[in-house]
Amino acid sequence: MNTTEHVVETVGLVKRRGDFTLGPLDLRVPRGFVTGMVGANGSGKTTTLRTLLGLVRADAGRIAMPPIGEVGVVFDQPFVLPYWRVRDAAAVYAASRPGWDQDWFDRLCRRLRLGADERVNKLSRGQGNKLMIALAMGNHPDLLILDEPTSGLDPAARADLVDLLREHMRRQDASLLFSTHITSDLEHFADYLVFVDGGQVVYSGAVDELVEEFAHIQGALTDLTAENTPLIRGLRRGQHNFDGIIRTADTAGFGPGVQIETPTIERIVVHHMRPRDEEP
Ligand SMILES: Nc1ncnc2c1ncn2[C@@H]1O[C@H](COP(=O)(O)OP(=O)(O)OP(=O)(O)O)[C@@H](O)[C@H]1O
Repeated sequence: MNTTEHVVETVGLVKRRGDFTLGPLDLRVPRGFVTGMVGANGSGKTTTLRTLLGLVRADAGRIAMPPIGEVGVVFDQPFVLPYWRVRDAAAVYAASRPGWDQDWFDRLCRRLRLGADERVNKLSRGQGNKLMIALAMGNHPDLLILDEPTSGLDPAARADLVDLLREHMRRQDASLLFSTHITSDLEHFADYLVFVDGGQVVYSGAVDELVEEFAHIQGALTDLTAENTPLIRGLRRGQHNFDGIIRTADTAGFGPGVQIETPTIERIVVHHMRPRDEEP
């Protein structure tokens, strides 16, 4: 059993891609937990994951990760050939991944209703995603890294996938790092969240703490003052009302007329990413 607290740790990680610069990133992914990475399109999620895995070379910084054989990876392009059957894909993975557990993989396939003889190019997108994740899980890797595993899946397929990932997490010390645009995937599933914006980590911490740290605020425009308006992130003004996100610690800056509630992760992320409304 590995006793280090973090399964992935970077110090001063930098990757430049054209005009875009990722980092410097000091990223820590807790061992034994589910960490979700969110951020707007182009914020640097895929670049982070690819750089961690050495698929693109970092320009600066240090990365501590499990050995590559202990990392299961799924990106949006499948690493299988279209004419393979499910069993051929499994044979190729089995040959290249130490610790391959064929019984476990067969069990996963049964749960996912994937037949060993099915051709990979005949699978639907959802089934294809599930196959890739089952393959990535087939040797019980210490760490699974998944880039947008649920994108393009219907709610039932997403729920199946989340079940599958929970199964993986039952193993002691198993860790999961995944990126997503579907913030509802984070609620009740992710333990930690990394929020990336413009190539920087703007928040990293426990989901529960994030929800406690911020509050959703709604009120009448007349509740806004020159002092309290700058405290609101992602302020949206309607004709009479406003809403946005504030730090819980800033609640006292608002009068009794406003409504303050525990936010969903979705709300925090959406408001955080939304540019401030112009003054009317
Ligand atoms: N091969 C490349 N060459 C040059 N620039 C690139 C390359 N790949 C990505 N970029 C740039 O790096 C930035 C970050 O892209 P990245 O794919 O990491 O974002 P992302 O957060 O994963 O976005 P999305 O949510 O849309 O998948 C973007 O501005 C993109 O244009």
